[in-house]
Amino acid sequence: MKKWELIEAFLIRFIKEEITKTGLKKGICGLSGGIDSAVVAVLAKKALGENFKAFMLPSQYSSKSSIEDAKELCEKFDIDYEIISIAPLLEAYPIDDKVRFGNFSARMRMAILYDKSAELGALVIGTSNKSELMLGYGTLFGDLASALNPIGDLYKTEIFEFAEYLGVPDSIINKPPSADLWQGQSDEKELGYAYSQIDPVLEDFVDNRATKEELLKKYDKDLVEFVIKKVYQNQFKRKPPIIAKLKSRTVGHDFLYERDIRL
Ligand SMILES: Nc1ncnc2c1ncn2[C@@H]1O[C@H](COP(=O)(O)OP(=O)(O)OC[C@H]2O[C@@H]([n+]3cccc(C(=O)O)c3)[C@H](O)[C@@H]2O)[C@@H](O)[C@H]1O
Ligand SMILES: Nc1ncnc2c1ncn2[C@@H]1O[C@H](COP(=O)(O)OP(=O)(O)OP(=O)(O)O)[C@@H](O)[C@H]1O
Ligand SMILES: [Mg+2]
Repeated sequence: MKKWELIEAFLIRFIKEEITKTGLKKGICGLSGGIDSAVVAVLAKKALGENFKAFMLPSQYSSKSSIEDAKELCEKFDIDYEIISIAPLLEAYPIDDKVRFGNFSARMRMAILYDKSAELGALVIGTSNKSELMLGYGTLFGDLASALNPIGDLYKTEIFEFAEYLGVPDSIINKPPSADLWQGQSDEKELGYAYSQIDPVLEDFVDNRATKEELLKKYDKDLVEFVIKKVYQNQFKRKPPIIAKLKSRTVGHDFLYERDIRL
């Protein structure tokens, strides 16, 4: 079997098994018209069939193509979807700082997804890739929240290859990655580097356990320092909250049962 065929089969099984072992059958995710959620939606549809539903949650600042591209994907893969605007929620709590506003928007979307998960008896499927998780490029309790995440071990540059293999439409593959939280935002503009520059450093640092000295021999100094700083600075986004230890078996310290243990 070729690489992407194998990964596709593994991730379809992952989604199906992780949802059904909880006793549920359904999954949902936010569909933005971007490539990460497109890949997740295609995999989830293949895993869950009619039991998967996508939610398009535009704000007044979402780019025009976001809904059109998301709809094109749903039509191509026969994915059930619903559109709910978050504009009234954002108007009810005005924020003048764009990063805070963006994070608030991401949390409003996740509030809706968790409510929909309760209404439908579904789990929220995450869409953060490994580049975003390692850099902390996502909103805590916003887009970073989920019950399961099939693409969290794939770097952004791999997501592009995978999307092509899966047949995600070119309109989605060819647009620059963007959180789409304010007009003109793009991941690579905000981060200051392209994923094609960041991912090899991350892979060497995280997967190949290269030291800083080893990285400096291969890559630009500013890039290496940027990546290492982001990884360490954002570790909190990859961990549950720290609980003050008062007893012998404290959640997160000693009480570490796997989530799928059933009585
Ligand atoms: N050391 C620490 N330990 C525990 N918690 C810590 C902490 N430092 C800050 N915090 C908390 O975390 C908060 C900051 O984190 P957070 O609210 O996530 O916000 P922050 O990390 O400041 O910003 C999120 C970044 O991700 C980008 N983003 C967001 C959403 C989606 C996407 C996308 O690509 O789609 C990208 C966004 O444009 C922005 O650059 C602080 O306000 C504080 O409450
Ligand atoms: N307008 C939206 N409607 C529904 N969900 C959204 C919307 N905007 C963002 N999201 C959710 O937030 C996630 C994080 O956004 P992010 O931009 O990282 O991913 P993406 O849009 O799928 O891909 P890309 O990074 O290439 O733009 C999305 O994958 C999606 O689940
Ligand atoms: Mg996006």
